[in-house]
Amino acid sequence: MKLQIALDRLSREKCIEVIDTVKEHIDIIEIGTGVINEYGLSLVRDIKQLYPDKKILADLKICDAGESESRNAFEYGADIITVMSFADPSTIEACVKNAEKYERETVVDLLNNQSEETLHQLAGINVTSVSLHIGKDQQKDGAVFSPLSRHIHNFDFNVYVAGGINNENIDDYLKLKPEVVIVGSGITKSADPASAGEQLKRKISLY
Ligand SMILES: O=C(CO)[C@H](O)[C@H](O)COP(=O)(O)O
Repeated sequence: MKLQIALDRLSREKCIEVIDTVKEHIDIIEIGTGVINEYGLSLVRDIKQLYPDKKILADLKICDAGESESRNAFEYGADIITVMSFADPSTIEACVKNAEKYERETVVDLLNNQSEETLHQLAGINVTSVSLHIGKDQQKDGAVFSPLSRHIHNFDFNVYVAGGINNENIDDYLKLKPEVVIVGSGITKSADPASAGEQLKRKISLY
């Protein structure tokens, strides 16, 4: 099981400061959607160069033009990209094919998706990884778990979990036995990010 830090709503300098603080505890660095919107994919390239031993996930949340969007991200050095499950299957398939071609990974983000049928469709187009993601806006309404959590282990996906995870609630998510636990604010907004990262990693490594 791996720990992924999500860098959202941070300046370029703050992203690097946070990574330096927690790098010994994390496996994957996620460059958040808003951060990429602000700084572009060149930040993905720069962070990969600074931390070559870490996997870099570019959280592009692709929903169209899958071939060019995913190719571009992989060319900039992303190890992992995200595509939305509501996208046309051809968009998702193009991202999956590029991941195979570049020997990287495409994660399908299941944000706001409650359809078990989608999981069957994703399995049918060779999707390897999915993310049970509760978005920021859904968290405000008290949402905690994706309704798809209960079906996910009927499939052979690498499972990522994300959305409001922190040291207080991580045990509930660990019961899902995900491959990757994504934590953003639970580290970046913590009074002591290094200690938060260390505690999260310790809990994860017990699984
Ligand atoms: O993809 C995201 C928002 O769209 C976040 O990266 C993800 O939800 C993790 O952040 P947090 O732990 O702060 O919820």
